[in-house]
Amino acid sequence: MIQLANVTKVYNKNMHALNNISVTINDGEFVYVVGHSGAGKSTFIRLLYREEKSTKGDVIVNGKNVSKIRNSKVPLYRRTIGVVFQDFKLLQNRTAFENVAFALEVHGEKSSDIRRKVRDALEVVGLKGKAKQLPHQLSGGEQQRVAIARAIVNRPSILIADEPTGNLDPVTSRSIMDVLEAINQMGTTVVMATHDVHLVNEMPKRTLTFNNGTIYSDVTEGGYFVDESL
Ligand SMILES: Nc1ncnc2c1ncn2[C@@H]1O[C@H](COP(=O)(O)OP(=O)(O)OP(=O)(O)O)[C@@H](O)[C@H]1O
Repeated sequence: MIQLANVTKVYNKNMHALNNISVTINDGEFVYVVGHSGAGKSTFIRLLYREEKSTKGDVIVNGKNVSKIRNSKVPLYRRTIGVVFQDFKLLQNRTAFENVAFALEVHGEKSSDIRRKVRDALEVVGLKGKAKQLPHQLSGGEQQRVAIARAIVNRPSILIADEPTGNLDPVTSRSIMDVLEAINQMGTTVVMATHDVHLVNEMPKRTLTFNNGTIYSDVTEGGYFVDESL
């Protein structure tokens, strides 16, 4: 479960990126985070995986007060949540398999366990036959699938995605949504920041609309309505 209680994030002393927001996301939910550029979406996401710390208020993820995790313990915390970015962030000189295996190798897992876990993750994202390809030999959508496989290989309870379809065409974006939906169906909580009105309306889910550092609306049935007054 994710719980934010009266969370404020101030950058550089006076830039209030988030202003006293409170929200709970339950296990197994799929939640979109939408809003205009600068509304605070990425800041919200960065607080969840402890890229940033809140200035005020508590960010509780799976019972842990994330702001209070010591820097040395952050890598251990991040193993419990997967993160996917717009620009994939793959290692260019490593194959799809090696990109997914990398985190497990760093943690010193047994190579037979690594092989099994990586194969399983690549299968979930539909890339079983592409394990030996380098990133430049893969399409953008396939590269994002590798990044998703890397994010889920440790079987995290939460998958966080910041604009995962931002660099992809509409058809490819839709196929990435199908992968995220399948991962959510397996029980993983998915939190996805996006600008894509069409995707959100095509696949309606709970939608948090951020505006000016606050949560302007929280619609359980989903739907992204562009409010001209914002
Ligand atoms: N590292 C930072 N230092 C200073 N200000 C920042 C920093 N990161 C974000 N901000 C500011 O905080 C506000 C919220 O930014 P944030 O990136 O969370 O918005 P966003 O909704 O994700 O926008 P976008 O859709 O353009 O990515 C913006 O005004 C931004 O300029």
